[in-house]
Amino acid sequence: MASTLITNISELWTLDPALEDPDERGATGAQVLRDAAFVIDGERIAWTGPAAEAPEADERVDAEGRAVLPGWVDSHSHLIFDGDRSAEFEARMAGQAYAAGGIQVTTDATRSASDERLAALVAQRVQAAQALGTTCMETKTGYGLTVEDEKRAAVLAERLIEEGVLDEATFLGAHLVPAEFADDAEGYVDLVVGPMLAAVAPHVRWADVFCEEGAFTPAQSERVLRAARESGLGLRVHGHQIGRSGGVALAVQLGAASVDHVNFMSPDDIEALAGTAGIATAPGEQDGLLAVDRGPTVATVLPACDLSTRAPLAPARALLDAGAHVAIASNCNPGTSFTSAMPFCVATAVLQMRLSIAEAVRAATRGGALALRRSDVGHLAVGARADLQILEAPAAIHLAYRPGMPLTHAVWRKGRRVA
Ligand SMILES: N=CN[C@@H](CCC(=O)O)C(=O)O
Ligand SMILES: [Zn+2]
Repeated sequence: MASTLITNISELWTLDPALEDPDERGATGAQVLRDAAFVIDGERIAWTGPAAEAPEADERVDAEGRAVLPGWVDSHSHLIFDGDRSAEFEARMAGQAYAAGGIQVTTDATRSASDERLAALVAQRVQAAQALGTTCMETKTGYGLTVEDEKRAAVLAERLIEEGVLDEATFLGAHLVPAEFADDAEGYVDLVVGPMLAAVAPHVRWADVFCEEGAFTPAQSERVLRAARESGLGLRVHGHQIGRSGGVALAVQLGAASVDHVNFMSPDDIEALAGTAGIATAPGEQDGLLAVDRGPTVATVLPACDLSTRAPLAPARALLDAGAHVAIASNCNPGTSFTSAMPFCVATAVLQMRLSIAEAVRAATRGGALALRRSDVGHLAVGARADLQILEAPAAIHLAYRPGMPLTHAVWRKGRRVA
């Protein structure tokens, strides 16, 4: 693969981990270079520095004074589904509250879809996300809810990771107690921790649970998470979306990489997450992938979901002020957040959650990488995966200053231009 020099950059957000202030949850000045350039060699960043000192390369791209950021790391999505829930959304806008039960509607439609159709739908959804600057994406099973259907979704996600479309896969068999187990939630948990986990675990790196009223109790969630950990999977939790479900305490107690939603939070919940911030990550078996079972529990906020469900916005400002690690993700799914637009999430985090642009960009890049326990993405230091976006703007603040405008000029993933 040829090397490429990208030059004439007004702001280059390297977010270099080596230049990070451990007490800082936004980018520091040293992590944003002015009048900069960088070189991509193969799949990696090979050089960054002042444009005046740029080395030669096989090809040259003139950014014409635009800003360059790492590609977004979207650490929470549910892309493997079929069916439509727009009527449910419309009813919600007319005053109906969100409830977990809608998951069954998508589950019925997803079970009936062919393998080819599901694969095509997921590929289209990833492409739509990439067009808006997302270059690393996690997705979950959870609309199958039988051994066979959950395995089918996991195998599909694994294949798309091997083909270089997706990056991370999560088992979410504990998304909802499906209709056929309506009177036997414990029986369904037995299935999840037994044959379902055994069938799915070889194909995924993570397990998640929807710990919430109408889904799984803290005790059931704990069973699922402990069994998943026994199988070698890293842990994630959906928690405190509808109420103070206990998911935060569980995630912290079990060392989950992330607890997501976090809308209904007490000061103790916030402190508990902040208390994990100093836990060091550890190298994993593969370059760029850290050990799944070591590190802080990241609070992942989902601004688009909060708007789409008219939930109180997650307290991202208070979490950062307390010292917790925060990630921003899309939660793209048909029920609560049918968008993968990370620029929209970043703009909302600035405009509504009161983050600075540096905090929001960091949360949507390095924050997502930490939530996925990865060191290769979410920054543009030398050696990082060449995942980046050129904005149609001279500065990142335009993402919030001009919300909803088409500000993605070009996107590279693994050193290859994808948009
Ligand atoms: N909360 C649980 N799961 C999804 C929504 C699933 C659905 O309603 O289909 C979420 O993250 O919001
Ligand atoms: Zn979700």
